[in-house]
Amino acid sequence: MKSKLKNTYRQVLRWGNPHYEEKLNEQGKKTIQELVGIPITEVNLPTFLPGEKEITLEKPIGLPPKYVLEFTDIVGAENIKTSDFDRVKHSAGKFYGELMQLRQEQVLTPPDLIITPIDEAQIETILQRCQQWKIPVVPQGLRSSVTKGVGLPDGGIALDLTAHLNQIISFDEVSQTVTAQSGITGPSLEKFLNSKGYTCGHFPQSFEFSTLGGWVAAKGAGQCSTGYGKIEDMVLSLKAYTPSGIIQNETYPKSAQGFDIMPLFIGSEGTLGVITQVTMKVRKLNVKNRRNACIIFKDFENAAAAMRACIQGQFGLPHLFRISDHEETEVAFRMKGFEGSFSDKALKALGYKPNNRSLMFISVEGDSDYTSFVVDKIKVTAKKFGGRSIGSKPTRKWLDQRYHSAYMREPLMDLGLMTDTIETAAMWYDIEKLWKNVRTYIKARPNTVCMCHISHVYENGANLYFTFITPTDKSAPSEDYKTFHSGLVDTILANKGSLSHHHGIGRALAPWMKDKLGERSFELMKSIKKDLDPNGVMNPGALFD
Ligand SMILES: Cc1cc2nc3c(=O)[nH]c(=O)nc-3n(C[C@H](O)[C@H](O)[C@H](O)COP(=O)(O)OP(=O)(O)OC[C@H]3O[C@@H](n4cnc5c(N)ncnc54)[C@H](O)[C@@H]3O)c2cc1C
Repeated sequence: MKSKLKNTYRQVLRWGNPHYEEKLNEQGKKTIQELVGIPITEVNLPTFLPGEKEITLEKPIGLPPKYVLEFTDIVGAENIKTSDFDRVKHSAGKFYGELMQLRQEQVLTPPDLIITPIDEAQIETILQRCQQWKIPVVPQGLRSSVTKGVGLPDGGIALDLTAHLNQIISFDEVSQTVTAQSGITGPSLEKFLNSKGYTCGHFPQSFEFSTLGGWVAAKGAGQCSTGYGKIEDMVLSLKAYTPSGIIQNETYPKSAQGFDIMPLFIGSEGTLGVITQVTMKVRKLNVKNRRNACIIFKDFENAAAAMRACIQGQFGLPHLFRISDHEETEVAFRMKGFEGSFSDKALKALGYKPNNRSLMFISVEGDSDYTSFVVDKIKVTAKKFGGRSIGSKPTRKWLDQRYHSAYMREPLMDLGLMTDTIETAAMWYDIEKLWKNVRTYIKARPNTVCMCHISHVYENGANLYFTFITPTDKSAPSEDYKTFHSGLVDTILANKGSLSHHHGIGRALAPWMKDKLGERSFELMKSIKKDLDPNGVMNPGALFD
């Protein structure tokens, strides 16, 4: 659905590349219709409006004019935005509840000002003023947060770090590190590193539209995290401005200088200060050595057991290592029109039955001897669990389209379908039960698709990532989501899952933090915040309810 108007809610809510759109083709519509079990016409609008209206805000800027003038003096008028469109654009991330609100063309709490500081000195002054005048301030990357991490419930300042603070600062090829400003986007960082023969190794699905600062602040994980590590495994040092002063650590591979302060900022979600620079490890880019494989299993339980055997096998790590459960495999097969093909018939004949079979995707990077060795070992291990290699093409295709499925949310929401994801970490011991019980909870909704994959894998456990598509209660879509989401989080916690593995907490999961972490730990976290941000102006409401 293309908007003819400029500056619409649709432009704010839509994901990613403004020139790229995923549409549900006939095959896709047929599949969704079969999967949700009711004709698409029945779940159709007007559940969600498309958000095609031009944005006009009822709510005027709440900050007193003298403050606006002060901020203008600090950064210059060219670095302050106040248009209705910009205020709505910076009011939300990509949390499902925010998308629904944007579709309803309601933005109740926009920021007052959007400031794009040009350097660290300006950030320092802005934070001092915010502290002094008790004005909420939210550091923002590209606002891809899916946990309501970037909104401003009480107005205030959206501090956009992407406009100017987006440069490479230094590259140390001897030590294999890069230092960059936090507002740099994934593609800019990776382009620079590729030109030197290196890669950052961090590829979240939002890679093209998220920033280094956002990755660190939300404690993210990329699609190749099994080999390259999660963001906290990559960061060696950082610099952050807090209302109480600057925190910066020196760069060492490891050190023993008392307990570390730097990790406090990884996962701080803008609540402690503004991360301005990050030094991270980089790895050699060895595209030609990359080896891909795809293996099919008779069921998800065997795929998970094989995955665990591989990761605990001590023979090396794949970079991409991912298994899809039976429903995710089925949806992928149907969407791609694989069902009924010659290969499909052959697989069925071999006992890899629809609605049971489960796919594993593998990609290994590094020295060519290493990549061949690891892939071969995975294949041998998988065989013990009934896994059958089906070539490298499905994985190559998966890698080619690795950022595309994010665009499917809009056409599905256009059909009135609640479409969201939730993810958690668990120990291997608990994973199967967690998967089954969360599925049971989700599938208790009639006509619901529930897909799951494991894609961040460790010796001791893994991340479970659920995607669900379900018709929503048209009479009360917000309430319906809220109740369902809350029960979903409770189910995960009751089955020994973490609150999050890589999306972070934001405001969406903050209400569970105290119980989950325990009162003493939670109070300690709050006292650290109180020290760095005495007046509680940094991203209020995120992390701490
Ligand atoms: C389609 C889609 C796919 C996604 N896939 C993944 C995935 O595969 N892996 C993953 O980890 N996440 C994923 N995410 C979530 C999101 O992209 C990540 O959390 C990402 O790291 C956020 O980066 P950002 O630049 O957009 O940050 P924002 O969304 O702008 O901010 C996120 C949080 O970090 C804070 N913050 C941002 N920059 C700074 C800074 N410089 N200093 C201090 N605080 C700061 C903000 O205040 C906020 O609390 C996905 C999101 C979407 C919409």
